[in-house]
Amino acid sequence: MTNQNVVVPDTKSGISLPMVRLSGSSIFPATAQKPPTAPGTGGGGCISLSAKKKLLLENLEINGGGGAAKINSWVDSMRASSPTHMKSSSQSLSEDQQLPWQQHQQQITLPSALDNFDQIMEASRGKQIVMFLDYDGTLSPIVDDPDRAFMSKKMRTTVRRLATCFPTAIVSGRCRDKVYKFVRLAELYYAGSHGMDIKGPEKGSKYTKPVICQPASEFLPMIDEVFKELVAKTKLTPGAKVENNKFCVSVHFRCVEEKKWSEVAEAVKSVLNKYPKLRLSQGRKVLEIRPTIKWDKGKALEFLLESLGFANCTDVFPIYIGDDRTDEDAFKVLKEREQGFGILVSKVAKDTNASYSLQEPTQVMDFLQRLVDWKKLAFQESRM
Ligand SMILES: O=P(O)(O)OC[C@H]1O[C@H](O[C@H]2O[C@H](CO)[C@@H](O)[C@H](O)[C@H]2O)[C@H](O)[C@@H](O)[C@@H]1O
Repeated sequence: MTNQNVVVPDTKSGISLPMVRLSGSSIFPATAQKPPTAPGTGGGGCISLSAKKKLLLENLEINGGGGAAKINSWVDSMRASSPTHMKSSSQSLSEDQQLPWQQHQQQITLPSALDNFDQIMEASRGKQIVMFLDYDGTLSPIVDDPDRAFMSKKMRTTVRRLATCFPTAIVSGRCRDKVYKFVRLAELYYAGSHGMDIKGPEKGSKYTKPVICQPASEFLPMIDEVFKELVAKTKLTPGAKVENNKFCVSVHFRCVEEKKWSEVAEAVKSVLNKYPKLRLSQGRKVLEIRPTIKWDKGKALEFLLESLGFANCTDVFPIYIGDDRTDEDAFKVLKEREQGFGILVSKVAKDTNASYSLQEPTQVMDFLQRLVDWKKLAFQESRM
């Protein structure tokens, strides 16, 4: 499927909600293809989405109410997107002093993808592995300045080797051109703007096909307008940074003093009120404004699998590695397809649809290198 230009409006959902873990629920270590169901949790060890939404709407009032209460709940949600902050602040408070999301958080860790490498490879036996890699926090460490989130030379070499072994795509919230400037590997697929801007490799290889998909192209002028408005609205908030990601806009608050987070929330909320066709999602110390179309990193993954000819195949094994809430859409798709698995990059436990974890980008690099070595060995053995 090439040269697609699909727009699917979603007027119902306004906002992507932060996740809260119920005390007593747990994430069970998943087998590579099909994680076991946790008793009393509606499958996969997590509470059902509708129950989650209800809980969050009660706790956070994101879609209802207004004024100061609403902004406070936004700020709570911004805190919740910062696990290190969460740990230090909630640990020093007694249970009754904690906010609801602090009380409900549970520290449960997924099995390590490195420790379980052989098990993962066993599950992929006889199938075509396809690699999907998030950028920030996965291939490059998180830094204060988004313009300086460089990946190491060693990581680039590893990703280059990986792409000679398996079809490989970068799936990022950043605009495609920018993420390409960081990665600089022409042989990969790139899905920028949270999957809303997909392009196939410029440099051909046995795994690549030309492909292009921009399902939110009609939103370009609106996003430009919103970018300018947000720059103007946040210019007096020290540390706030607005990034134009072409089909979405990121408002960073990593370098904003916490007491000024409400100013950032106010600015974003006022813009969202004006543009009902845009919605909010959240990443790591960043609020992201994007079109209300039914398209996300999960849809991008499905589109790319289809483009590669694996639409209805049972012998494909996609591996998606990411660190962010927006990567959950892709983890969920893999879980639902019962194909391959998601790997969450995180040092702290999170509510997730991933099956394994890696702690940081250096571990991601080790995992990718092991995949390359495994593939080479398998190739040598097949020739003996
Ligand atoms: O999907 P990704 O590739 O992970 O992109 C998500 C966002 O990543 C960037 O922001 C994050 O990384 C920055 C650099 O380390 C950090 O300063 C920021 O706090 C993080 O949120 C990027 O700048 C955003 O535009 C992406 O949406």
